[in-house]
Amino acid sequence: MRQTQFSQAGWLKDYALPNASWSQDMLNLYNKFVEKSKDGTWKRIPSYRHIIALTNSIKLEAEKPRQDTRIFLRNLDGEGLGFEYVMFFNPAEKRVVTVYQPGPYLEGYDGFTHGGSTATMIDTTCGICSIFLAGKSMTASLSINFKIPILLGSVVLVDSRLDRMEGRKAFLSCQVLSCDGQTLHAEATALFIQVASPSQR
Ligand SMILES: CCCCCCCCCCCCCCCC(=O)SCCNC(=O)CCNC(=O)[C@H](O)C(C)(C)COP(=O)(O)OP(=O)(O)OC[C@H]1O[C@@H](n2cnc3c(N)ncnc32)[C@H](O)[C@@H]1OP(=O)(O)O
Repeated sequence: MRQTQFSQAGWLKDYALPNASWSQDMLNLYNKFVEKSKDGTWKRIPSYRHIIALTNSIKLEAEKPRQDTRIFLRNLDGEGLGFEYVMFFNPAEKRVVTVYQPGPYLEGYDGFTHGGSTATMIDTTCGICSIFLAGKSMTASLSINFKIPILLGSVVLVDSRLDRMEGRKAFLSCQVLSCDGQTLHAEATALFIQVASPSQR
């Protein structure tokens, strides 16, 4: 498949960039981490509809995604309806943070974000942290304490860090904080296990 077709199929659209649905809080927090990235300590992680291992050139055949699947967090058409997010990676601090604005299609109780969508964002933020620092790994356990509900449309920072490795076991912790850092919405611990490849389970 030629790169242009690959691109035309929408597979190369980077969704981790500002769009019209982002609130001012979302833009402010995004710009804060873009600023922090200027000296290289943080790096924005691009986000596509499929898992595309981008090297210097795009490995079309090996990484050609199946057209009938999408990564869960990029499964909705329409900006701002579901998971609006962007991740930043800090290798030195062994941290991945996600700036996250839950959309109206993630509702639990009236006007509040469904806890399962918060769990998804915690799982994926810790997952990316584990993948980037410990290689291919899968969630073995995830424990979450939900402290304060998250209003739909509000902006939170999902802040994960790799605390320690024990053999193949990666132990991570994660906090979900309001964009001003004053409110702790949830906190979690996760265990990820290195795997050869999820498909070879
Ligand atoms: C540039 C690059 C871009 C890349 C761009 C990628 C984008 C990608 C987007 C997606 C980002 C991913 C984020 C989603 C991550 C998921 O959601 S993964 C899906 C959910 N998880 C699963 O389906 C996993 C299902 N479970 C399993 O497959 C297997 O149980 C596991 C986890 C692989 C472990 O099995 P195993 O390999 O046989 O290992 P096992 O011997 O059982 O256990 C190893 C050790 O861990 C311990 N252990 C295992 N399970 C547990 C447990 N639950 N509790 C405590 N200890 C445990 C064992 O006791 C053992 O300890 P030791 O005896 O060594 O001390």
